[in-house]
Amino acid sequence: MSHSRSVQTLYIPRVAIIGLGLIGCSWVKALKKSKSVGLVSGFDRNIDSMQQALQAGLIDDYSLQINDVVNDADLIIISVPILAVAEVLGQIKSSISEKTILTDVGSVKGNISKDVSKVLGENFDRFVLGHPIAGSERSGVSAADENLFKRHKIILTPEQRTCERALDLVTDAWKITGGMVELMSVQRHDEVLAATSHLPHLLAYSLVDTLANDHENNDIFNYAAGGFRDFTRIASSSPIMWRDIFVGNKDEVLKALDLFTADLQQLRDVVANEDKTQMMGTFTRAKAARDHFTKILARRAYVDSMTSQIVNYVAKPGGKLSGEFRVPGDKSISHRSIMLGSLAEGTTEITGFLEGEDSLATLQSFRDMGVVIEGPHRGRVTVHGVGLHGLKTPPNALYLGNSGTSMRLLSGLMSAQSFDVEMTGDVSLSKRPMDRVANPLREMGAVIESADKGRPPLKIKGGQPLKGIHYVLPMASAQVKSCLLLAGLYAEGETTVIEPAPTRDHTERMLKGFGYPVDVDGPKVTVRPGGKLTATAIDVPSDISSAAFFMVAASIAKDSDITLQHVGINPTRVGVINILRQMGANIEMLNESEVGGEPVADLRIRSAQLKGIQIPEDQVPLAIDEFPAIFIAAACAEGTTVLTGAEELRVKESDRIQAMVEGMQALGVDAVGTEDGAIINGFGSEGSFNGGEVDSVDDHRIAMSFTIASLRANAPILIKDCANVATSFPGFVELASESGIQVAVENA
Ligand SMILES: O=C(O)C1=C[C@@H](OP(=O)(O)O)[C@@H](O)[C@H](O)C1
Ligand SMILES: C=C(OP(=O)(O)O)C(=O)O
Repeated sequence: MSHSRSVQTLYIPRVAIIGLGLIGCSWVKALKKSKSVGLVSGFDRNIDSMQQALQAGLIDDYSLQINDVVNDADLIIISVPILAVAEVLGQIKSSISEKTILTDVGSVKGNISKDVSKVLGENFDRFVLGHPIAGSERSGVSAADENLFKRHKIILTPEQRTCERALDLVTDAWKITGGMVELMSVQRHDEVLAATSHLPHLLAYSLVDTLANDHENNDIFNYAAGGFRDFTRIASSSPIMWRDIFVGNKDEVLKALDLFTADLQQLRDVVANEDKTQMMGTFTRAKAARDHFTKILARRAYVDSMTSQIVNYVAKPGGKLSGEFRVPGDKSISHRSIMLGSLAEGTTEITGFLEGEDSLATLQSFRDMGVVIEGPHRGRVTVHGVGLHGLKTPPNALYLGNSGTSMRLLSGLMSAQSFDVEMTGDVSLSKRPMDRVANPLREMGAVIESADKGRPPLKIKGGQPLKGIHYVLPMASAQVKSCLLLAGLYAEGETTVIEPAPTRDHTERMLKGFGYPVDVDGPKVTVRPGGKLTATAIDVPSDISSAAFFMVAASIAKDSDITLQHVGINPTRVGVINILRQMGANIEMLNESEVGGEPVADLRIRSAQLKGIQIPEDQVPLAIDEFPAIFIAAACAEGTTVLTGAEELRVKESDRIQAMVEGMQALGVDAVGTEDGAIINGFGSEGSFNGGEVDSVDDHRIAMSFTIASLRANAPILIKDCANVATSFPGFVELASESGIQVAVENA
């Protein structure tokens, strides 16, 4: 939980600081710099530190008598080693007045809470337990740095007894430093910090001590390189401080240490047995987690719209496209390659894998279920399949980010496993309907709990026998079809799905590619249990859904001529080509071939004057993700374009009808939304979009669509909230810029 009070004009007349170490001194330095404090009095057991702090201007006075310092203070900051807090409280107790608020900065909260109760009383309501997650192996007055807390988390652990006035003051005093205040319970704080901070310090001390004591290893420090340096930097931290932390948080530290010791013992066995697959399992899982953490630190991670950085695009008007290039791998095929590769027997090599957040969420889920997956590295992924019955219980809920495909396809698979699973997602995914998969799965015997109105999170109970189903899909959805087929691999008897209109058939094709029999008979697809998947090689073609933005861009921007290489042109995906061609687009298919059961071609697109059309309804499921881009084409067309039968657009990452119509209206286009589509009156060859601001509503395809609109705009377009483009099209801005679209990222 974050604490979102805004800092008003903070002024604290008298501050007392007890313990002149790095953290306390850095805090008062920041407070002084911002002129939020009057007089700062300091106390330390070491007189040199007090003199040094006075000279440095960090404190205005000091005393050898601790009570002189705290007398009449509005805020007392206790910044001493954890086990010294009780003694300090005992000494200053009689000088604490009614107005005085106290806080501390220690790395353990439980034992300080107990000290406060013991010394100041159970009901003392003006002590705010705090812990800034910042620091360095350097210590003392001279290391004080007013920027130490900038963009760092500051955890406050208020208790029931803590009064609001105290919490507000301490919160504001931290916010002044540029720190980000978060609230947490005492227990949770101690548990989390035991794992993320206390255990690594213990290990660093222990490793250096072991190596330093090893006489065989005398040369260790002479030859120690980056690994030793990086791993052991924190062994230079203050021994007293850390001694106290391990005593203060003993129980939680021991829990974390026991867990680690058991895992380390296991890893020892793995090394002793030269078990290369298990080694790759541990190392690739750890690498993925560390890389993700690096991205979080650099604020480049797309976690969800609440926590990731706000990214806006600014697209300048005009430009034309040229060149020959390749857009990233197909998202639908990338998801399925991980799923089927994991369930196969043997090792599946994937090339062209989409390194977007959606397909990475699927990849991470299978890692969480014990599958060893190497990569991705430049689109290469190696999946060490565990067979249809080899998945293991994941340690936590599977987090599927923004990805509807992951959650819906996994629902089918998870319903048939022996273990319980919970699946969660970001804000957008948490609003999307899951009943469409949960209901037919329940008919098959699955036990699934969802949140209100069938929304995520989904809790799926393990160990439920499934029976086959004969299911007529109420909507044209490849996700629902695929979900049921995957469940059908485990269900007793036949599972048949009948679709109302053709939808993407990657699941059927890929199952066959892995040697699993699938009967396709017109709109009817049937699978039976008892087969097995055999590992294979998968070459993922470029995603036609990503290519669509460039198809429209090159069509609407005068004098453009581009070639998009190796694009998947599966007949169940080519709606966008059919629709654009019907509107007059000049799209040529070159070098047609087939890779791993999927047809591909290079697409050459040259500018053309488009005309409005009534979009044939049979093309709608074949172009379902491309409508945001097609809407931009329609706005540039001569005449009216009418879309019907596309109500599914309202339940994608956003309500795409509303988002596109509102955005186009904001840019001066004559467009209206209807229940199941839109009517767009194109401005034709002489017209243009106005410049202005549009909201992508955190939907990747809306963001990219308005980016290409700039090619035909008369002023810049600011597109808000575009971080989500990373879900399907990493590197979009770079590729768009190279091709001639004048777009740049602006971090808000
Ligand atoms: O099966 C798939 O990979 C997908 C199917 C489509 O969803 P629906 O099945 O909901 O139409 C599509 O919109 C989505 O981007 C990917
Ligand atoms: C609808 C989409 O994806 P998903 O359903 O997997 O979130 C999409 O990528 O446009």
